[in-house]
Amino acid sequence: MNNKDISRNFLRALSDTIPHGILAVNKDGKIIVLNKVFSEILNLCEEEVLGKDIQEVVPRCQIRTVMTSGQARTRNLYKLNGRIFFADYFPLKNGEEIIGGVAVFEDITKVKKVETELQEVTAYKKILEAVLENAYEGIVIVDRDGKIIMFNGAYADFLGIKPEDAIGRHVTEIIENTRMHEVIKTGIAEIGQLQRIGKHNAVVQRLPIKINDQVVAGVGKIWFKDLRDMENLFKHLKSLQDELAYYKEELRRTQGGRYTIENIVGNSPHIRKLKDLIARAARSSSTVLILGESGTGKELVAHAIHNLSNRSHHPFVRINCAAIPENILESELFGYAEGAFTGAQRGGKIGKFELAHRGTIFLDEIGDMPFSMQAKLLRFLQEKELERLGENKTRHIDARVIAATNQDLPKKIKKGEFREDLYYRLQVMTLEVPPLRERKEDIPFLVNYFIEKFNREFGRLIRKVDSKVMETLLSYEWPGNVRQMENVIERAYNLTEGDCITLESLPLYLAEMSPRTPIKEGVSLSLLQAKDELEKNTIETILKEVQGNRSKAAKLLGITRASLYQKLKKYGLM
Ligand SMILES: Nc1ncnc2c1ncn2[C@@H]1O[C@H](COP(=O)(O)OP(=O)(O)OP(=O)(O)O)[C@@H](O)[C@H]1O
Repeated sequence: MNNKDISRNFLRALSDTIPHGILAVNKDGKIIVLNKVFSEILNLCEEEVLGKDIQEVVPRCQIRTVMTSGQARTRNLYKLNGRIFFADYFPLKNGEEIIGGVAVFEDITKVKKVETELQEVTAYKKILEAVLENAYEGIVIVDRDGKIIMFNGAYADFLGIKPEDAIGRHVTEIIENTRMHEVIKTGIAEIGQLQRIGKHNAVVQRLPIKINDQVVAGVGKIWFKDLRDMENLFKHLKSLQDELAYYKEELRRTQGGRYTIENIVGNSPHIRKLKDLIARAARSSSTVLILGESGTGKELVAHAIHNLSNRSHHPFVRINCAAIPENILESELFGYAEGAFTGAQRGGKIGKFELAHRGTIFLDEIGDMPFSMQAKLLRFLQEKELERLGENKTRHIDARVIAATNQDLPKKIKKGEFREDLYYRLQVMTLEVPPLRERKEDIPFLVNYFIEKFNREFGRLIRKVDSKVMETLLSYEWPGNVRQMENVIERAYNLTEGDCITLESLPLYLAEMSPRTPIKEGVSLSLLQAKDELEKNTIETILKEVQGNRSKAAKLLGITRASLYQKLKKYGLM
């Protein structure tokens, strides 16, 4: 090996120890030396590259430029095969003569990646800070040592400090009664907690932030600066819910059918008397007060009076004084003028009394009418006049008032909850709807009526109820009256597979009540049979009562003489 070869090998061995890519060219730009790192950068072996033109092997390389200018160029960015390099170019000189050039490539791909990530993180941090700053709630972020790393303006305002005074301090030094430092230790979130801060009972949330199951930070947030704010919000929500429930119920009612006197089922002396009073009430326009336990059929009676009266072609408007939220009751009843209050609809709103003009207004659950409204109602009853809220104009309204309650009004008067003058004004005519337990003879008729109704509604055909079922229904006391019974029948109806309702389909509280004396052990009584049996008994009782006077009996039974004759014939009572 000659001296020249020795020095070339030495040079190559030396350049291989350097972690950067090194490549040299002669004055013609042909590659004469490259180290291992450069071959690896080019992904070519030494033999494939040596003697080749530099531009061919490393395009966009600036060696030729520095060889022409004689000036080195460093820190140029060079991208190759998805990697990024700092490229330094130097001219090689022998005295003043340029005899070649050198390129040194340093791989900075990883550094670049870190730099890009850093830029992204900085951008995210700025976004996060902007979000925190614009948040309405007070927010604090602490690191795993409990030191505050972020603190927004809302929190700072609440505490009366500057955000920069809080940053870097331990959270316990800045926020009274905080537990953020505990949450970081326990890793357990604390949601909706009360925290005394100054004069306020704040409602707060404390969350640990975890990465790979390790707590790295904690976020504290003030939900409500004071418990009262939360209570007010809940109150507002509750009143909105009440309003919604009220309108839903109203919608259901307006879509419901119109009841007439024919829809009042039953033939007991009580019901006959009631129907008689309904007919009388329908002839006048006097105020009517309907009394009776819940579910006895008071609303049905109010409908019947209206539909039998000469107002039947005008509206029947129902208002449930107990269900309607107190804050909208007055405007619902009397209406309001445009701009009467914030949120009032344009053009104002017509009230229920006006809606019922020439028709009937039914004030259900009158016992629950707020005391403040009772005076206004009294004035309407006396003068039949009203003014919309926020308006001076007096309007004359011809609406007949029917009120109903299941409450003991005299007792409420004594307690100072109901106006005595209103009570007397209401009970021009009083109708009492008896509870079901006092007219059990109506039960088979009602059972039959409801089953037929469900047959029509559900398109099925149930014909009978087991005799034990009927007996159970007859012996129960029905605290919820007809509504409760209707619900029981509907439930049983839906549970029944065949055409006969049996004891198993009754609710447990009824089914477990063992009938004292079964009508006929184990025998099913068809609905028609049950009805016939009862009809026959009723006719016999009435005939006895009127000593056989068939005209009187027909009148009492509420049927024509002709139909009484038909029935007498049918039951062999002629
Ligand atoms: N004699 C009846 N004949 C047929 N259905 C009846 C009879 N009485 C009540 N109902 C039915 O029972 C249910 C309850 O009646 P209604 O709503 O009129 O009672 P209410 O006394 O006004 O109740 P509340 O006091 O709870 O307002 C309704 O479905 C009604 O159709």
